[in-house]
Amino acid sequence: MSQPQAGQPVTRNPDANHELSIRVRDLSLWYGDSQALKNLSIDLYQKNVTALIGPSGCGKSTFLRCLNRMNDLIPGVRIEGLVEMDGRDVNGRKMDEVALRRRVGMVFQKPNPFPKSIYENIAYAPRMHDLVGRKAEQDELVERALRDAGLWEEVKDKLHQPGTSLSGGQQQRLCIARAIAVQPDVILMDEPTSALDPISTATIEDLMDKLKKQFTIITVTHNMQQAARVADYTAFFHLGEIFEYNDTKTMFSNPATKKAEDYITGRYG
Ligand SMILES: Nc1ncnc2c1ncn2[C@@H]1O[C@H](COP(=O)(O)OP(=O)(O)OP(=O)(O)O)[C@@H](O)[C@H]1O
Repeated sequence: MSQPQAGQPVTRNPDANHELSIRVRDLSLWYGDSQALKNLSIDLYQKNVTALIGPSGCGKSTFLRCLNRMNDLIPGVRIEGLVEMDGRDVNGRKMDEVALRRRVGMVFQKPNPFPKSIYENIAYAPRMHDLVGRKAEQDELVERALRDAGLWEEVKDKLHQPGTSLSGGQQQRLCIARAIAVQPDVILMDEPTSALDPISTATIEDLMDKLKKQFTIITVTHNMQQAARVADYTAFFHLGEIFEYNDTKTMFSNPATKKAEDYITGRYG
């Protein structure tokens, strides 16, 4: 590929040997008259971590919410384009919202456990989706989700205490356990560690590395070291466009655009 001019976007998909998870084509989104996403096209790969990076207000969270149709809840939003999972257009409302949100879980910036016990935080959604029946099955699932989220040893003796009684980092792992309990294909994470201390952040980063063996993870982060540590692929957003997309190693060692380079090295102004 020839080197682009300064400022020119490079939006091709990176060469990848991975199965496709989500295919996005010509996705645009308007909040009223203001266009927040401009013709985005991207392939997101299964069982990898993809980081979405870029300056504040460039559309990362808006894009993330397009992947589980959370933008539908916002009044005045108009969306065009294709968001396809397993050959089905998610954005075209061909997939039931409840079914979609089971397959695409979300973890937010601020841990948000339900005002319920630790146990119920995990067991509630699988029960609603009829994934578990008997109490023994629920117990097993709660333990498995908490183990997978690296929280079991810390909470096994207090499962009936409120989720909100845990520390911030533990609450975030509880939210991850809740997300994985319904066995989604994809987990969306919107700045999952930005409210956490460095030790809790490192724990969640290790967890992401383990969880990608089972799930596709797409995470928004402002932390470039984190993107470099945890992500297999990185997409650089700029003014509502995906400006550059590549495997993380290449993106960080040899970015194709000056804008991505400036952003990654902290010179973006
Ligand atoms: N609910 C909303 N209503 C109207 N405009 C919105 C809404 N949410 C986001 N926007 C606008 O859409 C644009 C993209 O915002 P978005 O939050 O997706 O960016 P971001 O890259 O995630 O930013 P940050 O890194 O600061 O979280 C911004 O101009 C923002 O003001």
